[in-house]
Amino acid sequence: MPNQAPTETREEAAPPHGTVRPAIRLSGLRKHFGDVHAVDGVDLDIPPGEFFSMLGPSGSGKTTVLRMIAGFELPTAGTIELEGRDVSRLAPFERDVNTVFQDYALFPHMTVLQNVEYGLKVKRVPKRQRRERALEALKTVRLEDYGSRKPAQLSGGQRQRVALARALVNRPKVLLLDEPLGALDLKLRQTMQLELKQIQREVGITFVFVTHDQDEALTMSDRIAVFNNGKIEQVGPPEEVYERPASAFVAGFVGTSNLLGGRGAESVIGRPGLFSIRPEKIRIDGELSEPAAAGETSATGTVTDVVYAGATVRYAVALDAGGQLSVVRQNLGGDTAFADNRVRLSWRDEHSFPVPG
Ligand SMILES: Nc1ncnc2c1ncn2[C@@H]1O[C@H](COP(=O)(O)OP(=O)(O)OP(=O)(O)O)[C@@H](O)[C@H]1O
Repeated sequence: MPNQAPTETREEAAPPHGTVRPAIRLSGLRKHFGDVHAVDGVDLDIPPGEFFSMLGPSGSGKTTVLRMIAGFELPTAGTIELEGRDVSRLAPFERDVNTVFQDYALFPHMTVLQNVEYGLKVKRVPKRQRRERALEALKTVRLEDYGSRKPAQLSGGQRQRVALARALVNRPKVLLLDEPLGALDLKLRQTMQLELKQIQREVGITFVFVTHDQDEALTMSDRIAVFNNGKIEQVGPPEEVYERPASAFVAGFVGTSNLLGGRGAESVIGRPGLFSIRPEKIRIDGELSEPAAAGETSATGTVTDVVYAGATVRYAVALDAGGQLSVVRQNLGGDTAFADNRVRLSWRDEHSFPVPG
């Protein structure tokens, strides 16, 4: 078998958004398992070099989409294109993608270096070349001094980085990551989030990252697709998805949001409908403080619960007009209580915006 020429991925990085052939194009993608419509009509373009996250609750279909891109599942309908080539029916090894799973699946009897080299060995890349590439991949994940260790002698985060090196060594066009940080504790997870993002920038490979953790998606991604019931509810950069959720589901799933409807909305906002307001956008003062200034909305109410969380304090407030709002205030010191629990809440008009139910 001829040696595979190394695929250069950096050359094609970053032509302006929208003018390039997408790295991945999903069109009318569906996957049904009997009666379960796991993926129910997904259309998506992911440009090259993007860090793209698929975010959603358990069972929303994101892993199934990833597995179809990888070739582990065949679509019931629709197509998958990688750089303009229809790969929908191709076997996994015929696609220029690699997958990193949550369970790292390293070979325990091999050293770190051998683990990273393994894929190249299978492809019959000559020894010197594969050693060079494996060392380079280990350097990328900052493990160049760990090549002679066995997986059991590494921490969880280090094992995860070996798994990443093992995928990067193949220089795929697209790297698929299925909850790769899921097994790590919170601190390590947060460190790895930043590292992974930095590595992605360095190598310029398109990353498609599956997670159910909204903080993780917000921290790492260039764009996020929010999944619900096999469909995408919204696609956009983190700021857009957070600041302008397209539906009540997105507002509730990405961050915490208040939804104000019914009598409360009509009376406070002056319009019927369902409105989303982020808890950190609301100011809380004593009831007798100045009413809202121009361009602000304001409502009075009674504090029903106070949760002290160290850096922040969270208040639950029952509005006099009906409805309940959660408010998060930075803990700047001082008293967290209000006289008779009576308060005035204020926020800028644009921070309460209508969402479809
Ligand atoms: N092989 C299968 N056979 C039958 N049903 C399946 C199969 N794989 C997935 N499903 C179902 O398809 C739906 C979507 O599953 P999927 O794993 O894609 O969701 P997910 O969003 O990735 O969830 P999680 O975060 O829990 O992994 C679920 O209802 C699941 O039970």
